[in-house]
Amino acid sequence: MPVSALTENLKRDSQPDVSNGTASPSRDIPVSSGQSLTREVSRSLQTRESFSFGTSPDQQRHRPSLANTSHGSASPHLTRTMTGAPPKKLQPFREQDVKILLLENVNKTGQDILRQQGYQVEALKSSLPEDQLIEKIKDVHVLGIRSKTKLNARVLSAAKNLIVVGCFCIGTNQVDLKYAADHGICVFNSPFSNSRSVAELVIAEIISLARQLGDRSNEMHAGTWNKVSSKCWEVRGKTLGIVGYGHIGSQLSVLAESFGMRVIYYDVTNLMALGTAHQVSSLDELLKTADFVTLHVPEIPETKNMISEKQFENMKTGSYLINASRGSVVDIPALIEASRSGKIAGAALDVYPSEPAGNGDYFNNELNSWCEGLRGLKNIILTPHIGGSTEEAQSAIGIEVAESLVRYVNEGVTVGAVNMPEVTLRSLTMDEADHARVVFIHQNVPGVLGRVNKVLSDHNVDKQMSDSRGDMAYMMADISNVRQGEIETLYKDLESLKERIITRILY
Ligand SMILES: NC(=O)C1=CN([C@@H]2O[C@H](COP(=O)(O)OP(=O)(O)OC[C@H]3O[C@@H](n4cnc5c(N)ncnc54)[C@H](O)[C@@H]3O)[C@@H](O)[C@H]2O)C=CC1
Ligand SMILES: O=C(O)CCC(=O)C(=O)O
Repeated sequence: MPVSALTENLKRDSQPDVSNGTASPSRDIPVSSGQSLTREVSRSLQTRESFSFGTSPDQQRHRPSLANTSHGSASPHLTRTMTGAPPKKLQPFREQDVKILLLENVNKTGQDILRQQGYQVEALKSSLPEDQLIEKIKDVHVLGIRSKTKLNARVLSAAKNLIVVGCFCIGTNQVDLKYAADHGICVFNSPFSNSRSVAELVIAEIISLARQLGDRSNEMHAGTWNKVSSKCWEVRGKTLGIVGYGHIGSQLSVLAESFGMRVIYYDVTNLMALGTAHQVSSLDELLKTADFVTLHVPEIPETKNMISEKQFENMKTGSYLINASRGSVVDIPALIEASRSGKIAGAALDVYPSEPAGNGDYFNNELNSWCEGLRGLKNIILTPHIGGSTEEAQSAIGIEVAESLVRYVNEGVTVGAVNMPEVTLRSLTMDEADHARVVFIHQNVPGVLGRVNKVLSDHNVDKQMSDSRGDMAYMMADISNVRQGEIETLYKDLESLKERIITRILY
């Protein structure tokens, strides 16, 4: 199998020949595997004790016990590896030592997968205020969150044992991804499991706004019969302007056309139009043309207050705005003004600059200074960030993210990570006794891999893969002829390298 990925620093380094453990500067390509690890392979029927050290660049981490353990998480999906031997289950700690904290009501599907591994799982229904969060995550190895939990540098720096974060959602703007990567904390998300749910919600909102359904329903709840047709419209033939034509925007495009809408979209990337939609070249062009404007961009500096006073001016009089992306994308005081002046005929908001950590009577001016102004507007649909909140989406997200976490914790595989290079190796198998998997997360500077391979040079490096992203790099190697007593020495030698961020040894 050809080498599948090599890092730039790998090329820069003078590499020892890692295939037989002897230094050979003339051979600069270590053996690597291009095999991709399937989910089935990662769920092994076999169990085996493993040894690893949680690490922190600046603090002593948990030191696992070497005692033999076994666990009962047998999977029905026994798969064979290339050699025909069953894959070996690698675990970084005794299962009962892996501490997982799940916040924000992560779906049971995800909780079950993690519990079946034998990990200690604590699941809370809501997010936590920053100080409580800092206290709570001091010793957790794995953290699961959704969109409300803010993992800034202050919070992450308190989590000395943390090796991985699972965002059980699409957006990862709530996490300081760079800080996490620089400190060896891998972050996963679920890139599209709730996209359809958001798109369907937006379709419902387009029709609801066009027919003023929210207001009529509120009036009926208050006992008022108000049968009107003035300024109520069919959506057929109207123009939908989609800002951000990614997973959600493109799903929406297909759904909207099936209602007879004309679809235009604006995206910073040149993207293939679905159906008869067409891409316009500027946001202003979209705003001037669309009857409904809907936002599906990520929260990044470029999208902050993307729709503000000037953009409302450019919108058609009597048009509608929908925001189910992130609260920071719309300047809400400008929206209130555009609604009061009649410039827009209605809006639907699912997301807000500040959102409460849990359910309750929080949508008031204490949360955001303009909440009560917003609540008093006509034809404004306000929902509590429920775009992705369907049984289907949450169940799929639970499975997808929990599986990524298990693969990372047990096997070091970063495929799907949002802040680290994607590194994988084919599984070790049960017929490979005395093997260990070394994961070395390190600063991306020249010479590191040479020093790492010197440490590994008493062993055969059966396969190795390394890749870098920004200031950090991720190296994974399977080495053989490792006696149990040697693992701690290997670990300490790797830990002593000054460029090291995190060392993990799995066996
Ligand atoms: N309300 C809710 O419950 C949910 C909200 N979301 C939010 O929706 C956002 C979009 O989700 P996806 O469609 O899955 O993301 P995506 O990454 O698939 O698509 C985003 C699109 O926006 C484009 N884009 C980026 N910057 C832009 C700019 N300045 N102007 C125009 N286009 C720009 C990108 O090129 C990309 O095509 C997420 O980032 C998340 O914040 C996602 C899921 C649920
Ligand atoms: O429902 C959630 O947890 C957040 C949904 C969301 O905004 C996302 O997936 O980015």
